[in-house]
Amino acid sequence: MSIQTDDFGASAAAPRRMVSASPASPNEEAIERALRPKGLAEYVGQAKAREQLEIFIGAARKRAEALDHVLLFGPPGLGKTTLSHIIATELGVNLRQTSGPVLEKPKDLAAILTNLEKNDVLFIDEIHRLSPVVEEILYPALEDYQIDIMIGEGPAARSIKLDLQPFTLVGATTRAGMLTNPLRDRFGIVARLEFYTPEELARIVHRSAGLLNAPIDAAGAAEIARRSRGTPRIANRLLRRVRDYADVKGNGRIDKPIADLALAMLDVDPHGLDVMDRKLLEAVVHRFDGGPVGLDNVAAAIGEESGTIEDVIEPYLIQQGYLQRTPRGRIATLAAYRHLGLAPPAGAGGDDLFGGGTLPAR
Ligand SMILES: Nc1ncnc2c1ncn2[C@@H]1O[C@H](COP(=O)(O)OP(=O)(O)OP(=O)(O)O)[C@@H](O)[C@H]1O
Ligand SMILES: [Mg+2]
Repeated sequence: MSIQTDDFGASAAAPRRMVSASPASPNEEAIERALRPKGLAEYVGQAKAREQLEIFIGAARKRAEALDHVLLFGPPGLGKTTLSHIIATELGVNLRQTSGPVLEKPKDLAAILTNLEKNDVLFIDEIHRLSPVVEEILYPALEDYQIDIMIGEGPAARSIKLDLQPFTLVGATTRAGMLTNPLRDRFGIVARLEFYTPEELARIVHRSAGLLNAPIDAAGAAEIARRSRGTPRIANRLLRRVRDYADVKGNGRIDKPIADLALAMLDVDPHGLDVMDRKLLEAVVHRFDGGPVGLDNVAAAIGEESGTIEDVIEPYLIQQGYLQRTPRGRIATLAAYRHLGLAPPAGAGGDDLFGGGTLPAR
């Protein structure tokens, strides 16, 4: 199996938060690669996605066919790239990796597609950022393993059909809502990745600590897990920072007291919320009377891009019940007031709102 990687500049603009879910640096990306589980059995959590994939991968292998196209979506750092590599490994095929913004022209994609071998996996990260002309090329490729390419220019130009080897597209996105319908419809397998439970994250922390040769006890791992915003990337990052702290301030061993001290120093609160999370909740509560408030107003108030708020900050706050997304805007819940140590005003976004439809609203 070989892995080819195209230029991957897109995640570089990520904000530098301790619990930011995006890789902070090329160095961190290298460490992430080292910590990445290699097979489905090692991939912790995501029971639903894993079970589906196990069955479909098994069937494709048995018939020596290409796996159906797979769409992976969910917030950053939950394991989409990891899973795409695992899919190729489990299928026993090559992985070719690229991303939406890197594919500028139809010929960029055509060059990749015509080089795929039978049943290979093509991983397109940030697939919601494909340009429309490139997406056009992809449709017949996905459907009939064919592409139409233009030869020549002007009046002499003509289009020819090229046959491709059967292949599997694995697309990843943090924003499934931004995919065009025709593209979304071409994925036979759609897996939504969920935030991890503290128990699952503790298993990931233990495994990573083992790979990093960092001694850790159960309570230390549990503490890091609890404060990782449900996200393996953050768990691994906090683990490395806590290890540094343990090496310098302690005897190298990571236990709960050391983890507590290190995480407090890093400004990660006991619920795993960081400065940006608290800033957002505080803005909704103090500047907009608890909401409802539109995304753009929140963005302006905290000086953050609305896309980052929607993809990175909000999903966890919503999942944890601090924030509600309603058709009229964002609302701070009772839990948010409690978290900020405030008494909720009468009639504030209460518990009756939980479980209500969370419609995307801008
Ligand atoms: N299920 C898992 N089990 C163990 N470790 C995991 C799991 N999922 C992710 N990780 C770890 O978290 C890190 C980040 O995962 P990954 O890069 O796959 O996230 P992603 O969803 O592709 O993020 P992005 O949206 O930023 O591209 C990986 O390096 C890996 O070590
Ligand atoms: Mg990724």
